[in-house]
Amino acid sequence: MNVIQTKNYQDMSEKATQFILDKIKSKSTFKLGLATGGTPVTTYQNLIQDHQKNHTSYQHVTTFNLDEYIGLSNENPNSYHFYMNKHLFRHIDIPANQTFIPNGLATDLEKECVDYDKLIDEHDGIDLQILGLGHNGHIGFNEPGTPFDKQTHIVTLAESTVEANARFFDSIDDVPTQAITMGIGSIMKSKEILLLVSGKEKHEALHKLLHGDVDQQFPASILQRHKNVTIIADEDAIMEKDMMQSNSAYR
Ligand SMILES: O=P(O)(O)OC[C@H]1O[C@](O)(CO)[C@@H](O)[C@@H]1O
Repeated sequence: MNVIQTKNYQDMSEKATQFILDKIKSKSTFKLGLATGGTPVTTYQNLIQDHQKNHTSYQHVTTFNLDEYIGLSNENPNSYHFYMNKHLFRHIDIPANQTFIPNGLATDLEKECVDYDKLIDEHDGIDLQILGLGHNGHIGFNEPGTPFDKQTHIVTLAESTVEANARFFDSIDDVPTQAITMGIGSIMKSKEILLLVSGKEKHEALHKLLHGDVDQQFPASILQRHKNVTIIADEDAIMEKDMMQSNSAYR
């Protein structure tokens, strides 16, 4: 894993923006996997600014989001459909029919999961998957204990995840308890992965990911087995001892 350390969240977001732009510009068609949550918000803002200033086009880009809550409509401000429109899609020139997010309101949710994986396969897979890191090591909404070979599936969120995400809702009781998420098996099929990590509250999780065993109880640990992972993390997220122990490139 290539680890890039940055001074702070802003710097992490700038490095991530440049990383994503370089990749997008390197191919005539590009499949980008997107994450939600707090971590990538400034990266998305930077992409918008770049689009406005440098006119970087997204006409050749197709996106696949990692996950969506079950039971929230696209117009609900806490749905990931709403999040993506607000934070990225409506500000860039990506065609609406090239942005895909699991439908948490599908009448047949099991079929929705199967169809989502099929759709990704039909597009010949994801070129670059952006990920955030949950406190308990979740990636997407794959909670501890999720089998590593799982494809897109329905999950019941861990209490700690509901608590962590309650900050986006009026009350913790409003946080849905279920979601559709790309599985770890689906995520691992991505040709390249970019993991963004920021903040002291993530440093234990990042330390475990960098130095712990590959263990289903810590979903992100599977990234150790992927051939092409870059982690961009700020100083708060990387412990001093991680910097000493790791052979990775710190910039
Ligand atoms: O970026 P945050 O808000 O810390 O969240 C980390 C991860 O947790 C999730 O929000 C799911 O709980 C993911 O979407 C995200 O990648």
